[in-house]
Amino acid sequence: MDKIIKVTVPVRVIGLISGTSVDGIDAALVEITGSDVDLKVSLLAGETYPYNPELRGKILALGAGAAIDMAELAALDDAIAFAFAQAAENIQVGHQPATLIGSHGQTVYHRPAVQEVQNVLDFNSPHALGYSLQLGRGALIAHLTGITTVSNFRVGDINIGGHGAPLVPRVDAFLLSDSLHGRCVQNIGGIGNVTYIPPRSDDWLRKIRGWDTGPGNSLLDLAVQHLTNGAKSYDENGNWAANGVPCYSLIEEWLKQDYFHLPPPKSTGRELFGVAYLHHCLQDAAPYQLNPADLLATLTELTVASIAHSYHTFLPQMPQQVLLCGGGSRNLYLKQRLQLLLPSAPVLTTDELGLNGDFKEAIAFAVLAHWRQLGLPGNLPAVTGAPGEILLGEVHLSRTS
Ligand SMILES: Nc1ncnc2c1ncn2[C@@H]1O[C@H](COP(=O)(O)OP(=O)(O)OP(=O)(O)O)[C@@H](O)[C@H]1O
Ligand SMILES: CC(=O)N[C@H]1[C@@H]2OC[C@@H](O2)[C@@H](O)[C@@H]1O[C@H](C)C(=O)O
Repeated sequence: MDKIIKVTVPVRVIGLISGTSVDGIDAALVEITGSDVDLKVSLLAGETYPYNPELRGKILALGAGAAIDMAELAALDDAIAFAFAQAAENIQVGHQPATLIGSHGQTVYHRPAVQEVQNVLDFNSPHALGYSLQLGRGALIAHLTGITTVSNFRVGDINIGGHGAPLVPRVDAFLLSDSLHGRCVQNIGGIGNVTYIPPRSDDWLRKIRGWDTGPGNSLLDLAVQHLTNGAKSYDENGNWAANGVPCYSLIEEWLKQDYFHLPPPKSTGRELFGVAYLHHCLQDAAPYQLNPADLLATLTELTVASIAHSYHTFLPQMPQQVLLCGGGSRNLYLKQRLQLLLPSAPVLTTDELGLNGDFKEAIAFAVLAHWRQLGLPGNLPAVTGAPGEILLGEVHLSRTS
């Protein structure tokens, strides 16, 4: 890093995100000191505020391709911003107020960048620039809370040719690097994504890698909903899958999917690993007559096998530790299976190193907002595929600023 900015006065920032599982808004109230190599974050409060079922239903339907008109889109954007603003208000109760909000919003559509640059405008050919849409506009959050809000973090990186995802790796690097151990920080949300952090040395920042590994819990959650007719939304602790046996012929077949062989930089979403994908999996599985537990064990194995395969294929060297975070880190069966596939690296959680894995993404967007205000970049070009570092986020001043 050429640019070192010393921040000695602690700043109080709120980070907000709802991820691809669309389960609710993760809010983190943090106190930040330092900027990058001296960055320190303490979590004062963390809470998940579930969406009301009607709003969640609309978001999931939109993500799955439902048609809505522009007025409905605008109303949905504002309803999400309203829920995010309420989360920001609630998380501050009993604490000194925050001076800044970093809000990721709710991803409803993500189209990864295509590597070959097309200079000709042709609506039938692949688009060079990616496209990523997060709802919950920052302007309304700033207006409702009276707090300056940074939002729309992905677009800056996308505009210069990057994927705009994943963005957490740069924050992971400054919060979880180690002088001795090479680490993989593996998020298992709806989608899985990894940050590889080599041992800290002179040019460690340039050696960091990261990408979306593929499905995290998305297919598992959809399968549980399918198998229980909607009565359950996920396999708690992986207990159901733990009673099954993975079908390796299916795993082998499914791992042939192009995404798993695409070299990084790469990003994905529920557009690929969503309802239609699960239906293909169910069709493929039909001849094997798997019982529900076997099906869940097989889908769990797809998640862990795709993670392990991507480490073996794309990392410059295998990590000495794997640090899990996100809801999937609570799936004990999944964790056990991943450990079996990565025998040389203990599979731990970020919590075991003092960083709350449930709120790490929310914390990251608080840090990214802080960097935006300091004029520091938020992306890592080797991770997003952008040609350079860039400031991330649009700043919305509050009515009182
Ligand atoms: N106790 C548990 N046992 C098993 N799985 C769990 C448990 N708790 C949470 N999960 C899984 O974690 C998911 C939510 O994870 P998380 O909140 O990290 O996802 P997200 O942030 O929405 O996704 P992404 O990181 O892709 O944006 C749930 O849908 C469920 O599948
Ligand atoms: C477009 C989008 O919302 N992507 C998410 C998603 O959820 C996990 C993975 O896919 C990651 O790429 C990203 O989120 C985290 C917060 C990130 O940008 O690092």
